[in-house]
Amino acid sequence: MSIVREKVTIIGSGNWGSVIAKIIGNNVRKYPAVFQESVNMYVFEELVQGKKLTEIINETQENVKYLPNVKLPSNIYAEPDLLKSVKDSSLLIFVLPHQFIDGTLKTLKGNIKSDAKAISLIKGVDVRKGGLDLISHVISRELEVDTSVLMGANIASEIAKEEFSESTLGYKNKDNAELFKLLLETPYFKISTINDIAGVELCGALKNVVAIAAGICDGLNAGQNTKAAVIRIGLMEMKKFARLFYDGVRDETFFESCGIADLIATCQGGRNRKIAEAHAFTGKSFAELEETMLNGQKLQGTLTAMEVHQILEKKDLVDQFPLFNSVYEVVFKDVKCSQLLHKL
Ligand SMILES: NC(=O)C1=CN([C@@H]2O[C@H](COP(=O)(O)OP(=O)(O)OC[C@H]3O[C@@H](n4cnc5c(N)ncnc54)[C@H](O)[C@@H]3O)[C@@H](O)[C@H]2O)C=CC1
Ligand SMILES: O=C(CO)COP(=O)(O)O
Repeated sequence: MSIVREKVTIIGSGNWGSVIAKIIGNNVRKYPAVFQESVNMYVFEELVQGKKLTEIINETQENVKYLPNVKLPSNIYAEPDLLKSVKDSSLLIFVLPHQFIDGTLKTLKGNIKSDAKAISLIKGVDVRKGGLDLISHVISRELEVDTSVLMGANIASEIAKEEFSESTLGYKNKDNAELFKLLLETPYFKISTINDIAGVELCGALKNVVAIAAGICDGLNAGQNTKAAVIRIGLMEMKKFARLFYDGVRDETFFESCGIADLIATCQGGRNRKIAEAHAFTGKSFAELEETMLNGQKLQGTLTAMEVHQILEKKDLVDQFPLFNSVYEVVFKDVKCSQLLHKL
């Protein structure tokens, strides 16, 4: 009797995607009875100093653009063709900026294994149909797969150095959650599981909006009390928003790594915070700062602020979320940063 082992594909290869590739490459070797050794990583092809990024990764085992100076295990294979990357794969790890999920799913639809399972590490929401949707639900619907989520206080550069951190895996199917936990957990990257996909995923998406407010505080040289107040108000808006749109979001989810811990980490050390601080200092647009300061990495908080605003406006609820609304106005309506605190 042949034993079928899981074949893994990582869809995405940015800063976090590359760190996850390092973890997965090592873990599949730890559990050879469960996982196939060779792991594909879909890479959105681009030229780096005149050479294809996939060729550089496959020759040097390093993603020189998005995770320089970190070696990826030799069983990670960078593949520029999305369909080839998922061929025969039974475990799909989605780790792209959320603005690219739509095109990715259009290509994958009807082209994955019928028994595949997915997990989304993407921090964002979907509003294309006019209402609020979770990225994990969009993946499940489009590809007809069970989709778990993994969110947490997980600044990629720190986990690349194997500094201790935690993460939260939200699931509907317990067996699939256990399989993904086996694939993703390490002694320095501890995963807890909770049956609350909406709570976990909305924490991951919404904390990026709060991080922009925190960065504005830093750029305004506001004190620690002020920043703490902004984070607290942000947490309350995250909870209210999640509860408004999804029944069954659990209180304890906000005390997991995906909740309060990610909020603290991102408000201290994330890219959304950094760009918002630079905006408050310089007055340059978020789009310009993202382009000039992040070397191809993408912000999720600006787009999420717009998407959240769209949804709240539709429901006539903007006034009930002063922090989310103020962030939207600073990013997209040229409202001065100093106004943010006056509106809370
Ligand atoms: N970086 C971090 O510390 C963490 C990131 N995340 C989340 O993981 C997700 C992915 O973020 P990162 O890996 O950090 O990416 P990143 O922001 O570092 O890199 C951007 C990625 O987008 C790709 N890309 C550019 N244009 C594209 C297109 N048209 N189609 C497909 N891909 C395209 C680039 O090749 C690159 O891989 C995001 O939702 C983010 O919020 C979650 C936890 C930690
Ligand atoms: O999600 C993150 C850490 O958990 C990273 O946040 P940024 O995208 O703001 O860097």
